[in-house]
Amino acid sequence: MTYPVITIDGPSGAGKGTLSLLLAKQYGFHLLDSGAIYRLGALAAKLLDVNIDDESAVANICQYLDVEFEPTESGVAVILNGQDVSQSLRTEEIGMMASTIAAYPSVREALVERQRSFARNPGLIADGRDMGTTIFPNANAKIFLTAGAEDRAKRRYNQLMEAGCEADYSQILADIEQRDLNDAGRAVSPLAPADDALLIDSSTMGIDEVCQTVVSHLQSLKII
Ligand SMILES: Nc1ncnc2c1ncn2[C@@H]1O[C@H](COP(=O)(O)OP(=O)(O)O)[C@@H](O)[C@H]1O
Ligand SMILES: Nc1ccn([C@@H]2O[C@H](COP(=O)(O)OP(=O)(O)O)[C@@H](O)[C@H]2O)c(=O)n1
Repeated sequence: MTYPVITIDGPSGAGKGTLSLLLAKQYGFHLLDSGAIYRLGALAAKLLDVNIDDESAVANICQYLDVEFEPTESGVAVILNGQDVSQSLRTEEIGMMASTIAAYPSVREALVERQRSFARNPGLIADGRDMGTTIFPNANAKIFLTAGAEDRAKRRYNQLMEAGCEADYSQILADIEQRDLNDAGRAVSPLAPADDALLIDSSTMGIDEVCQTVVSHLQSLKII
C-alpha cells in the first residue's frame, strides 16, 4: 500500500469512534465506520419489514445498500436511500440488531469489498471489530482499544443523555455485555485483537491520553 491504513478495533463504547474521528481530522485521512454499515443493514431490514432471522434476505439487502457517507463538522452523516439516517442508526435497538446480523457469514461476506473500497489516498482510519484481522490484515498500524464493561456502559449512557435521548443504564450495560458475547463468540471474524495490534485499555484514560498514546505509536512506526 502506498498510503497508510490504520485500524482501530474493540468493543462497544471503548472510544473507537471518537479516537478515529480525531485522528482522521488531524491527518486529513478518510474514515471508515464499519459499525455504521452493519447498523445500516439492520436499519434497512427493519424499514423493509424483513425478518432479521432470515440470513439470505438480510445478506441480499446488505449487498445492495444504497448508502453515502458525507463528512460534516461533527462527524460523518449517513445517507440511506437519499435520507439522512445518522440519528436512527445510533439507538441501542439498532446496535443489538446489527450485532445479530453481523454474526451471519453471508452478511459479512457481502460487506467486505464495500469496506475495502474506503482505503484511498492520503490514508484511512478504519473503525470496527475485524478491521485489523480480516478487512485490512496488512494495515500499517493496528490498535485494539478496550475498557471495562461498566466504564463503557457509563460512557454510552452519558453520550445518549447528552444527545437528549432516553437511556437506562442497566439496560445499556446488559446490551453491551450481550453484544460483547455475540461479537467475541461468533464463528466468522470474531472480535479479537490482531496478533500485531497495540492493546490499549482506556478504563482509566481520558480520550486525550488515548489519542496521544496512539499518535506516539504511529510516530514510532514512522507512519505520520
Ligand atoms: N477515554 C475516554 N474516556 C471517557 N469517555 C470517553 C473516552 N473515549 C470515548 N469516550 C466517550 O464515550 C462515548 C462512547 O465513545 P465512542 O467513541 O462512541 O465508542 P465506540 O466507537 O468504541 O463505541 C462517547 O461519548 C465518547 O465521547
Ligand atoms: N467491523 C465490525 C463493526 C461492527 N460490527 C457489529 O456491528 C455492531 C455495531 O457496531 P458499532 O461499532 O456501531 O457499535 P458501537 O461500538 O458504536 O456500539 C457491533 O456490535 C458488531 O456486532 C461487526 O461485527 N464488525
